[in-house]
Amino acid sequence: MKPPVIFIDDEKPVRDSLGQTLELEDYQVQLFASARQALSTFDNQFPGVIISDINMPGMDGMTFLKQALLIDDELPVIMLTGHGDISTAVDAMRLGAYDFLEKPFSTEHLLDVVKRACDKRELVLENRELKRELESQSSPGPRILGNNLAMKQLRRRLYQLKDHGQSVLLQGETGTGKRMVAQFLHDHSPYQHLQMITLKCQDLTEHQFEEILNDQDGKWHAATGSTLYLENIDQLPMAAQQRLAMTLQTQSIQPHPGDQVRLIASSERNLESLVQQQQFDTELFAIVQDCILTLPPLRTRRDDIELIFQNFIRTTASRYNIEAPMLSTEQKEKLQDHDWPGNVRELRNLAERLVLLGDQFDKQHPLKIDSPHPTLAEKVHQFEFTLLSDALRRHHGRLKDVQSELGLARKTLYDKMKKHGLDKQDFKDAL
Ligand SMILES: Nc1ncnc2c1ncn2[C@@H]1O[C@H](COP(=O)(O)OP(=O)(O)OP(=O)(O)O)[C@@H](O)[C@H]1O
Repeated sequence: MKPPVIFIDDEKPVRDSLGQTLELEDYQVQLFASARQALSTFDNQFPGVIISDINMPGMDGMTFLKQALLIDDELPVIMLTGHGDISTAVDAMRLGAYDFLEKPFSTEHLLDVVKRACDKRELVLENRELKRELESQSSPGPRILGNNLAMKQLRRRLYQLKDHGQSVLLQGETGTGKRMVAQFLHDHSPYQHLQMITLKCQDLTEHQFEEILNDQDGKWHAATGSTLYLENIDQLPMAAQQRLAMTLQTQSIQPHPGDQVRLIASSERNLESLVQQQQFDTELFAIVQDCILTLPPLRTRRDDIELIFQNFIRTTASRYNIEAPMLSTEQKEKLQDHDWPGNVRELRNLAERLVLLGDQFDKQHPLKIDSPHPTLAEKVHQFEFTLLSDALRRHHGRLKDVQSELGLARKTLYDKMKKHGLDKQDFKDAL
């Protein structure tokens, strides 16, 4: 299927015949009798071409051209001019029309102009995409990795949103990058020089939430003029949800464009369904539902797994000044076969372990996967493991040095190494 073509002409026979010609060539044709009607059907992402007659009742072609170019000044608009009406054609070109067709025109000429216009549009959109990608790669803060179409669309959407004060709801499973996206929006906002304030709703009782709202020196007030990230908003107790909705409606902290606070909320569960099950406050949902972004689980974008994994390997290796290990075919297959319930967080943890353990990784942890919701104890275990293996590697397995660096008694170090299945011999030749 070729790109869409919008054709505007008030005369039905002309519309039908030109529509047919283009359809026969496989274009997706949308026909309009009035320019005003057509105006509301495209935006600056429109991937096709617009053809408009000049003389029409209501909004004429020239006015339409001006309005269309306000939506996107690189839209290819082809104008149909009357026979010999060169001055109008010149005016249209001056205003920014892509080309003009003088009636009557041959089918061949029409198709040639439309094809060139489509090619140009494709190039324009491709260049914009590349520019956005480049900007996102060189911008501050963590990079949002992934070449999967859903991730590209997400980055595009974030670029559209970054300068607005509009509230955003991020929905997605654990570890899909909700917090990272919130930080990205903050780092690219007009309030990037301030700190993003986070309220972890899962940790708050109704009473604690009330205290935060009332504390003049607390987080709630510090968020004025910055971004307020409400993590796991679905886990806020119902009474606190209602209190939050009321406060947002009445206080100076308002999640609307132009106001001072940018409200970003996250939820692992679908808030709309929770509202239907009466497990989430309707008023609060109405406030945060301005813009909902869904972060896809990793298992639905398997083409990104290896790319993101290799990236984590490179960054971890350079952080610890270790040579990045090469992945075996078997390891790559295992990465693809796993379902990644902990999503990108799980992938990152695994990459870090692979870099720190080197060759031992497969023997000790044959792509053993973390639990999707690590408990505090599991996180501490992981952290301890990372510290120990890093120290062992740097000291080439010399326990005395590791002991003194980590301030551990000999027996404690032995016990901990045993618990983590670490052997000093494996670190002797470490780089
Ligand atoms: N697309 C991505 N590119 C690079 N890093 C990512 C991506 N998605 C997630 N991460 C990384 O994965 C880890 C988990 O991400 P994050 O904390 O943002 O997830 P989350 O959805 O907020 O998780 P939770 O709901 O459990 O709090 C972070 O280290 C983050 O930087």
